[in-house]
Amino acid sequence: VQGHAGRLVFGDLKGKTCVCMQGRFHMYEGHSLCKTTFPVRVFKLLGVETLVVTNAAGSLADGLQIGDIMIIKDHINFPGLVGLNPLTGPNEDRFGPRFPAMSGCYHKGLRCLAMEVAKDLDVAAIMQEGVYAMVGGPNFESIAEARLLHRVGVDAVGMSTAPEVVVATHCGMRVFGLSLITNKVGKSYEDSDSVNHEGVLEVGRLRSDTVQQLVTELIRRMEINNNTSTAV
Ligand SMILES: O=P(O)(O)O[C@@H]1C[C@H](O)[C@@H](CO)O1
Ligand code: HPA
Repeated sequence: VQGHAGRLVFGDLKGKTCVCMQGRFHMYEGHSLCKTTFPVRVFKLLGVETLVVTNAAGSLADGLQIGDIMIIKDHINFPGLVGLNPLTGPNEDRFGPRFPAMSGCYHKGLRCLAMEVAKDLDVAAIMQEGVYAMVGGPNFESIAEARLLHRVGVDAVGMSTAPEVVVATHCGMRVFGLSLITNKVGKSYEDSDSVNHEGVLEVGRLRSDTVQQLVTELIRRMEINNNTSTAV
């Protein structure tokens, strides 16, 4: 998508072998879910053990402000709930089981470690845990949709991430996720502010150093088995 570099970068980060996707495929660009999640399966075959996902998201929770960083504790995969799931079709048994569990798919130990890292980097004040929801996009939410999402317990909404996490969990990877809050999602008919992609990218640029420091330090402190790597 415009504004994403679209590069795969391989390297060593603080002594850990990593592969980094600078950008991703989105369902709203017309890609199949099989294609949007294809890199995750490639990573699995490369020996990746841990997937770190980041995204831009709009906040529905009153306590999440623009520029805050939400550690994803769980997700609602709206496309998945209506059958748009990357695992649809014959199961690939060599990757994982037909009916994978999704409870606990955002690794608790890594979430706790991230909060410790945030405290040590003095950014804990802008970090909290919450529930991310994926919607199909590409339009941003109407007021009535925003109210619906808020009522069902969504803290932040975006247009990606859940399919990649489903595929990573299916094949037994550990997952850690962060949402950068780039805008507030209007829930009142009196609100005049409206969100746009340029604003989303701008907040991304403003917080990119902080997100980079958090992820780098998290990876440095992460326990891993020998001969495995991390995908970001
Ligand atoms: O790829 P992510 O989910 O981080 O990007 C979000 C969703 C849309 O692609 C875009 C909207 O501005 O930001
Ligand atoms: N809604 C959906 N996706 C988003 C938003 C939003 O408000 N902000 C960034 N990605």
